[in-house]
Amino acid sequence: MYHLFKSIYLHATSKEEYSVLLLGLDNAGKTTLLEQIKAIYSPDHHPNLNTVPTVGQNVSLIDLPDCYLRIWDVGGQHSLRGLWQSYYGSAHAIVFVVDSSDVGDADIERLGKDGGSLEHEGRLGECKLVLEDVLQNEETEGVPVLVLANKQDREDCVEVVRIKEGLVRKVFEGEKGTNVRDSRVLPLSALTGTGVKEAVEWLCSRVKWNKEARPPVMR
Ligand SMILES: Nc1nc2c(ncn2[C@@H]2O[C@H](COP(=O)(O)OP(=O)(O)OP(=O)(O)O)[C@@H](O)[C@H]2O)c(=O)[nH]1
Ligand SMILES: [Mg+2]
Repeated sequence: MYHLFKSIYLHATSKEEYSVLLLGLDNAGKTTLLEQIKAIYSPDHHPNLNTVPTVGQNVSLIDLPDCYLRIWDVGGQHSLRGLWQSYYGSAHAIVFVVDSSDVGDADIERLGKDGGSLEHEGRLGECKLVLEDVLQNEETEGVPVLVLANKQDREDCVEVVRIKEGLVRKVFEGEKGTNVRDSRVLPLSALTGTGVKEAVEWLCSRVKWNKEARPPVMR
């Protein structure tokens, strides 16, 4: 009887836990985003917005009403990207953060054309290659991907629709983005916090929707 009550109690009090992996080039805003998520969902957390480049990882457990999100923030510097794949197998969702003020006009097809100097294209080419590489890895197959067009507070940023049509759609529909998957592109300012809740809400709904393919951990 004790064991029966104990298992009923544990079932009633435990929640599903999903892992979310934050990826993107260095300086995209991943750590700033994690700080804002912690500030919104853990009211006693004061966000540290004076971030330094991440070497290694930051991890936080976010307690939401109906599930936990364990969020992994890893370094985006070139030399650290080789470590990302060790997180893929346990990720229930991937967030790819793009610096919208550093992708030129965000149109892949114009990369290098119109005399487009590298200066004007920002890091668009690098962003494309890195996103393709993430999508192509077999361990990310079927995992929901949220692309966040960050730094929307900056005057020199590219609108979310340009990032969606000019970069994300072309990568997802290109030959290297073959796997059909749940994806979305949303605007964000990690610095001001605008768009953070919408991003977390999308993640929650999609990890649950995909839970037969990637079951949560009970906690
Ligand atoms: N204006 C503006 N600046 C931002 C925003 N998000 C991040 N930044 C700035 O961009 C810089 C890099 O932010 P981080 O969060 O450290 O970037 P990261 O993606 O974690 O970088 P790595 O750890 O090197 O991979 C910092 O100076 C942030 O203040 C934003 O939404 N708007
Ligand atoms: Mg960081």
